[in-house]
Amino acid sequence: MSSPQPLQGVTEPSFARYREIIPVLTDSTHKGQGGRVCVLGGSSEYTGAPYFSGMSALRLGADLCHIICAEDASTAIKSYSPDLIVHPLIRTRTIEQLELMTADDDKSRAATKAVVDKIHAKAKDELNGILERVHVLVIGPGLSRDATMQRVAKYAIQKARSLFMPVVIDADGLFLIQNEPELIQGYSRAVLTPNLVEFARLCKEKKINAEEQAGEQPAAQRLSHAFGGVVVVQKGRHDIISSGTTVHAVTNTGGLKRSGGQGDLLTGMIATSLAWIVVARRSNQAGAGGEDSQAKNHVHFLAACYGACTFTRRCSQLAFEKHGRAVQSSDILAEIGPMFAGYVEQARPIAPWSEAIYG
Ligand SMILES: NC(=O)C1=CN([C@@H]2O[C@H](COP(=O)(O)OP(=O)(O)OC[C@H]3O[C@@H](n4cnc5c(N)ncnc54)[C@H](O)[C@@H]3O)[C@@H](O)[C@H]2O)[C@@H](O)CC1
Ligand SMILES: Nc1ncnc2c1ncn2[C@@H]1O[C@H](COP(=O)(O)OP(=O)(O)OP(=O)(O)O)[C@@H](O)[C@H]1O
Ligand SMILES: [Mg+2]
Repeated sequence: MSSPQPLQGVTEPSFARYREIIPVLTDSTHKGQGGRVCVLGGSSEYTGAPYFSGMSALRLGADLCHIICAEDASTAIKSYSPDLIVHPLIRTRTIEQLELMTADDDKSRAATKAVVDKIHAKAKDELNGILERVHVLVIGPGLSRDATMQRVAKYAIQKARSLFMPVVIDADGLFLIQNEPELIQGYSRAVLTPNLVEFARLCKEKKINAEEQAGEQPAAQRLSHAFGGVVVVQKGRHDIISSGTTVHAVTNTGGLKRSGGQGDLLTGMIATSLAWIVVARRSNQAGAGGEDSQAKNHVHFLAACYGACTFTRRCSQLAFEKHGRAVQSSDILAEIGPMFAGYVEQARPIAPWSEAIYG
């Protein structure tokens, strides 16, 4: 393999920071202290993506995971796992059928619009109730570009922002951001996790050259700047994480099979890691010393993304060693528990933590 393109200004992350956010399990912890996560996604086409996201959140250590999805995706997602709490509150099919049945006159259209607005109002109420109970929101796995799904996703981002909740945005959630960047502009608790194609689209929207140029800041850093300091996790051969001021690279070896769903697994692990920060902050025990500064919050946010990227790649490597070409994302999911337990118990970094320096 050829050596990576040198990047300017990439610093070595402190893995000790990730250790600070891992909650200690005791016999007095109660349900929820391990994190409550919500994933908004899952449409008639894509039911696997929200499952992978939600289950990786649970496997890393979250106590509860709510999935908010299209009505016709919910039975499939529920059948994959009884551990997920699935809310079929996005009525895409009902709305589609109503619109198809509407006669082509103003009165009928107005009547249908009134019913559709009622459906949306009810969904909003239910969504508010769920978001007020969780620590982190993931938007996008299997969301699709359906207008109703995108509309609900937009509302959820606005609601999460009003609650100062961390939001992880991936896949079709990034399509929404590409079209309406102001939704997250300047929101430092937003984490964007684009793959190669999604990254290029976001850069295009912000008029950034996605290619790395000698002497320039890494593209992920420029994109983060352009969004006013959101966290960008640019996935690829190496994952590049930036919040505008800092840049980290995750370089540990992954599996060689690029089966669909690995990005979804990453979103769940970022979500749980961020949920731990929220739980710790709320109980005023954040990391070493319980210091509640914005700077420390920021460092922990980056550490959360760094740890989750490293875990995803490590689990992918472990599953690939067992299954080779046949490996699927469900095999990678199964590695999270053993990987994390081994890592915590042995209290040693997964090699090569410190290999994160470019140039
Ligand atoms: N089992 C499932 O239900 C899965 C559903 N998924 C969902 O599928 C929807 C569409 O996601 P996509 O990622 O396909 O959409 P994209 O629009 O990101 O990708 C479009 C095209 O780009 C290609 N591409 C992606 N990454 C690339 C790379 N690194 N290098 C070169 N080409 C690359 C893909 O093969 C695809 O043909 C999303 O809602 C997503 O969440 C995926 O997450 C995969 C798993
Ligand atoms: N060339 C590569 N070498 C090693 N790891 C990679 C490579 N490309 C991606 N990954 C890893 O795979 C994971 C998912 O990244 P990927 O680019 O496949 O996301 P995605 O396309 O959004 O996935 P999904 O199929 O879930 O939508 C990340 O953790 C990333 O580090
Ligand atoms: Mg993806």
